[in-house]
Amino acid sequence: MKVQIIEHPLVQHKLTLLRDKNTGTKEFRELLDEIALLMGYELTRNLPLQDVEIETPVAKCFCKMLTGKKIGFIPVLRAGLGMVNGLLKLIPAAKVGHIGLYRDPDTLTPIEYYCKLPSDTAERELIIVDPMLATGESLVAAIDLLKRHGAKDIKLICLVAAPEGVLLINQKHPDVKIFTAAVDDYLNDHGYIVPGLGDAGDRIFGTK
Ligand SMILES: O=P(O)(O)OC[C@H]1O[C@H](OP(=O)(O)OP(=O)(O)O)[C@H](O)[C@@H]1O
Ligand SMILES: O=c1cc[nH]c(=O)[nH]1
Ligand SMILES: [Mg+2]
Repeated sequence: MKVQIIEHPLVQHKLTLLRDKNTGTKEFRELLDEIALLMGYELTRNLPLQDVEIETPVAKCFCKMLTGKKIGFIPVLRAGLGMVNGLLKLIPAAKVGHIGLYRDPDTLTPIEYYCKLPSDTAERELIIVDPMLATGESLVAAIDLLKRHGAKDIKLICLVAAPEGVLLINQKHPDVKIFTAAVDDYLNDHGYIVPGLGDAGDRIFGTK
């Protein structure tokens, strides 16, 4: 399985609080926002830097600055929205595209209902944002869609993944690197991750 698990203690601690069924909507949202920022720190570890000359109050010197590589965050609605603000705190100038998908509860097939992407998908590093990678069908559909729009550089950030989902992404899109805070045990008969955290969208928004 090709996947990077973000083991940072703060991430793991907050994930445990998110998993707890007694964590209510307000706290769930706040924690998800914080964890997204912390995970974004790892996600952006390899952003390219350039040397620029500046002048401090003491002397001229060459220092490091980001090259300004174009980034786009692509939350998968609804649940992906819960991680976007945390990531934007790190890269405030990133563009944000949206892909609307929901899983049919009986067939678990992803149904697309919305798509709005940056016009220059081919030139951007695109980061698909969705806390849950279960069967993997929704995120395969999201990657297929981005590639149909010309995307060449895609990463995936989620919070909890099932082994089945990681394998499917690795199989169908081996070029897409997955960052997650955990790979859980298995999927139950309803396609929920076990132990997981339940339905992320429902827990973020307090609706079913
Ligand atoms: O890997 P999969 O089996 O495809 O499942 C994962 C998808 O399920 C959830 O969305 P959901 O369909 O619940 O929509 P929502 O975010 O609107 O609740 C989740 O946010 C993923 O998008
Ligand atoms: O466990 C799961 C699986 C899919 N979507 C969720 O929100 N949770
Ligand atoms: Mg849901």
